[in-house]
Amino acid sequence: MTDFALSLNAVHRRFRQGTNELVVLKDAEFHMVPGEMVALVAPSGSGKSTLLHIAGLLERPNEGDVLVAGRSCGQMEDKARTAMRRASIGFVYQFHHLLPELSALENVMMPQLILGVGQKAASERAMELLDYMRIGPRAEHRPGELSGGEQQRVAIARAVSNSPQVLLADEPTGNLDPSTSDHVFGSLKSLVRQSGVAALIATHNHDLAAQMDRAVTLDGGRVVPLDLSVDPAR
Ligand SMILES: Nc1ncnc2c1ncn2[C@@H]1O[C@H](COP(=O)(O)OP(=O)(O)OP(=O)(O)O)[C@@H](O)[C@H]1O
Repeated sequence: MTDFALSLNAVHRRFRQGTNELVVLKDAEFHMVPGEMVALVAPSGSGKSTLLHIAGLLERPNEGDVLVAGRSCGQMEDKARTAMRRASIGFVYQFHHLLPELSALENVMMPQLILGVGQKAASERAMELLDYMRIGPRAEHRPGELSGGEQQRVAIARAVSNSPQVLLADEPTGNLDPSTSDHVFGSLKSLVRQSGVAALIATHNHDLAAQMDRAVTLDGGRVVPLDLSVDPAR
């Protein structure tokens, strides 16, 4: 049997909107193997954030299960789910969400310190990642002193600092100009390859999506393959 980094099994997610019930995910099945990079390309309102929140153990499905590194998380109680999320999942958002009063290095150390890693080991790991993302020389700078591309590099380094099995990103380069976006995406891609994390990346950028291993979309609440070469929006 394949060891999946992430599995969504028959996931349903419904929201109550007034007297109506909105079904956002319906029998959604999705699996990723370690080291895989998958683009999530879907129209606004189709459920991308909902899918990322459920995959990231931030929200529970109404039905179905989410397995991270083979461990069933659907029925986990909140404390165990939070611990699982901190240890096994990394998040990158469109806006970096770095802590403004901390340096780049301290921001990247933070998830490790929360997990109980010692200062020295956390600092060495953070520095290694900042070097890998080619911003080592900016390690002591605060986010406000960094460019948009540099801030996203720090956010990516922070997301993988705990060596998660799953990396979830929502428009990680959506706030950057095209050239910076290409450079940051290139670094993200090599980091995914080098670390073996499974990365699910929501993007509206078809050129970036085409550089990933495969693309999926949401159709009537299901996760289905997307063939970018025949996508009419291209
Ligand atoms: N907590 C909630 N309560 C009620 N409805 C919700 C809730 N969260 C999301 N929805 C609805 O579910 C649908 C999917 O939302 P979601 O945010 O997942 O879409 P999306 O594809 O990420 O959109 P966008 O690209 O615009 O962020 C939307 O119609 C939204 O209004």
